[in-house]
Amino acid sequence: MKYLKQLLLAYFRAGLDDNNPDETYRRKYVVNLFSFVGMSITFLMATNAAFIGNWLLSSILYIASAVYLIGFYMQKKTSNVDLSSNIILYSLTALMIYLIYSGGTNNTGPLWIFMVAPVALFLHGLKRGLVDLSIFLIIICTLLFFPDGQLLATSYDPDFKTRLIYSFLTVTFLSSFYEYSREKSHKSTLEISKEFERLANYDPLTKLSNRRDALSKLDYEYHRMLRTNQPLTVLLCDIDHFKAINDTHGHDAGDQVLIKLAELFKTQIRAQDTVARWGGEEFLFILPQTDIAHADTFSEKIHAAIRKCEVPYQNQSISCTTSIGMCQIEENTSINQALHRADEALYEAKAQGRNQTAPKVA
Ligand SMILES: Nc1nc2c(ncn2[C@@H]2O[C@H](COP(=O)(O)OP(=O)(O)OP(=O)(O)O)[C@@H](O)[C@H]2O)c(=O)[nH]1
Repeated sequence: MKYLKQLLLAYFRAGLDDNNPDETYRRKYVVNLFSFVGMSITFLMATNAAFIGNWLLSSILYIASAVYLIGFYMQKKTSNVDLSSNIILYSLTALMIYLIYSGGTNNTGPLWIFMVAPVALFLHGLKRGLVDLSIFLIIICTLLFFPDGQLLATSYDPDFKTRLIYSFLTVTFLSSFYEYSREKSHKSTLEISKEFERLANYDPLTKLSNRRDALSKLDYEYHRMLRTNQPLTVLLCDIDHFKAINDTHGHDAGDQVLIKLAELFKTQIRAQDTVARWGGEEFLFILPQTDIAHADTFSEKIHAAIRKCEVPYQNQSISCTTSIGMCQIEENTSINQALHRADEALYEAKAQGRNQTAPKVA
């Protein structure tokens, strides 16, 4: 029993990546589930048809059962969920069309068509699923209602045919409603999780990356530097006498200065660089493919831009300067050591009179 349970679990979870439970993950799960259900049911029906001597039906059902297994294996081996879902859905629709045409065992074949609605919608989503179902409906209505049943190998009571279509439409409507609600709630869950991610990684005042996001970007660049041997430099930039700006003009004015500088910094960096709010009135620049000499040139560009920058606040104009500490990260320097050295260099720049960068690069 335990072995059977493990076998079933392994079947349903084949090809699934637990670290990425997205929409593809769900579709793969549905492919595994439907291939298992389809394969088992058609296998039982095929064996039943063989017992009563309906060899044609039995062979078709055994083939259908094998096709569901192939659909499952394609998903497991190639991870191509589109191909597997097409194999499963279209072989199921073809089988249902045959069951309507032939009547299956004792004319009960059409009763299986209700499966098509949830399978089409779960595998192909609302829009494409409804297109598939409309085509299926047109085909079966043509078969069922063609004058004198000329397209059928069996005959059905007229009431049975109309009720079959009505009940199929009802199941389609209910399954569509379910799929619509599921897609809607999936979309809003995605939006909420994106918003949480944004809030967790961005500073609300300056809209820059926060310390947490900066650290993860720095970690990424650090490993890229180790792999490519390209230089990587970090800069810690602190607004000079920021407390005086707050004390003289008020906290809101201080906030405006931070916002304006963040905007200015964003215009000065290259696409691959990062500027983040490291804390309070401190910013961190991460400059990949940049050695300390080029970082020094960059810092001079920042000093010059800030000197020119005036922050308008209540008919006044606030200007400021910054001090910058740099550190080029070497192979044997850890991220923490590099940040500590940049912090020490910043302290040095402050001690030497502010509005400058340390260490001095000749
Ligand atoms: N308006 C505003 N002020 C902030 C914010 N975060 C930190 N501060 C202020 O930044 C000031 C930092 O002051 P200090 O650490 O003394 O540094 P400083 O006045 O810039 O002096 P030096 O760094 O030595 O040039 C403090 O008054 C903090 O309250 C913020 O988000 N908004």
